[in-house]
Amino acid sequence: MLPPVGSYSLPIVGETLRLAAGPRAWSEVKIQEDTAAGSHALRTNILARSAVFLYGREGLSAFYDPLNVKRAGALIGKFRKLVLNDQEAVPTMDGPAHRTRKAFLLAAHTSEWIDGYLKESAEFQEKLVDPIKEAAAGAGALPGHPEDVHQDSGEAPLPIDFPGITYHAAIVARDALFATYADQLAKHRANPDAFKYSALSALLAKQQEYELSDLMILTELHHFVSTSSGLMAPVITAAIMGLATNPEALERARAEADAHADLFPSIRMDDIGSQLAFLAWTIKEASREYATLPIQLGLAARDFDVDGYTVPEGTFLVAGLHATNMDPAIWTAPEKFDPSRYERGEGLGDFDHVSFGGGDMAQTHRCPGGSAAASIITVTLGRLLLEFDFALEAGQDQMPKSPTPTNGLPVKVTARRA
Ligand code: HEM
Repeated sequence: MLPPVGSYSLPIVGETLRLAAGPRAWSEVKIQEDTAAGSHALRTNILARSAVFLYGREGLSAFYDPLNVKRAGALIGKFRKLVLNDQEAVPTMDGPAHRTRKAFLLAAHTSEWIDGYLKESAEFQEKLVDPIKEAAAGAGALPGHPEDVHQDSGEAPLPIDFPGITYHAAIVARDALFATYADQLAKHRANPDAFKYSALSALLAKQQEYELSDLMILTELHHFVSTSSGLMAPVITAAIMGLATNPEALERARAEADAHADLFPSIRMDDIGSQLAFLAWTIKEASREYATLPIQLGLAARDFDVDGYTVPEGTFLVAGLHATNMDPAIWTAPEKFDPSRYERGEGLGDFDHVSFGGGDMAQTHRCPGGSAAASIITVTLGRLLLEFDFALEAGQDQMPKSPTPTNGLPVKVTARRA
């Protein structure tokens, strides 16, 4: 339940921020520290300022109006440096520059490319089955997330690139990744046919038309790589946790995967909608309940009204994606993991299920990788269900709030066949 007055607890990568909310959904908030342990880049940055917290259908439709809200200047320094290589990239752009770059991304991610990518993912998944079987036989549970960097109490709260701290290690890793991308770029140019469906080939296919430099292409690729590892993996683990808490849904998801087992090696995006609807709803539900990107930040580009209240130009804004995903005004029993809610037609509005952002994809910052991501994750989940059984660990009565708990998923994994 989101209290109209009081505080709203926001789960962020395993910890909790408390938003002390005022009498209205839009009301001015200060974000307060809820846990003593560790420093957190986001918390540090938000703590310094007061913000207007916008959530729910009204709040988010105001936030996603590009005339109301701009992104330039609102993002935290670490995100800019690590995920965007300190370059101009689509999440930080506004106005016509944003629309052109967005059009480039949407043009690059064709359904033909997604189908090709799915096929290559299927081959990759095939190779993963045996190592997971071995891990499951040995440990009985999926390996956990590596030590959460945010809980590293030695980390400097500000983005200072100083040897020995986590942030420095991340910068070194980013640079190593860019060196790999540059190498890949040369290989793609030398032999394009060998990389027909890679993410880089999708971007390169549209490079000339949109007149983008190699650095811009590699920056967008880097964002893709970061979102793939940082956002897609937790949605899969969240789906596993959700299914482990709802045996009926688990049974239905498994039956669907079994019934269409022959599709998996060369599945196409269209097959997912027509044949794997329940698995797709499971993924949608996992990304609703365990929002991997629970908030977005912005700055009011002009004075605008929400619910009769004027948000003044320049106000720092926090959009509550997770709060909207859990808003009882939109969802029945929002705390329940229930994939069949979509079968009943729940949450179909543009600002209802906002794990990928809201509004018109071409005009707003709504995620252009949503269909690709959801398709890849749906197929991965189906493939896992064909091979493995998932059950809550004995004695586990409450699921963790984070889909990447530091001590691993409290889920027992067993192979369905040798
Ligand atoms: C489960 C996986 C993913 C989730 C939950 C996710 C979620 C999001 C969210 C919430 C936004 C921001 C919306 C906003 O700024 O208000 C976003 C933006 C974006 N995402 Fe994703 N995303 C995922 C996967 C991907 C993938 C695989 C790609 C690459 C193909 C991608 C590319 C982008 C880009 C380029 C933007 C910026 C769009 C813009 O600013 O206009 N995302 N994503």
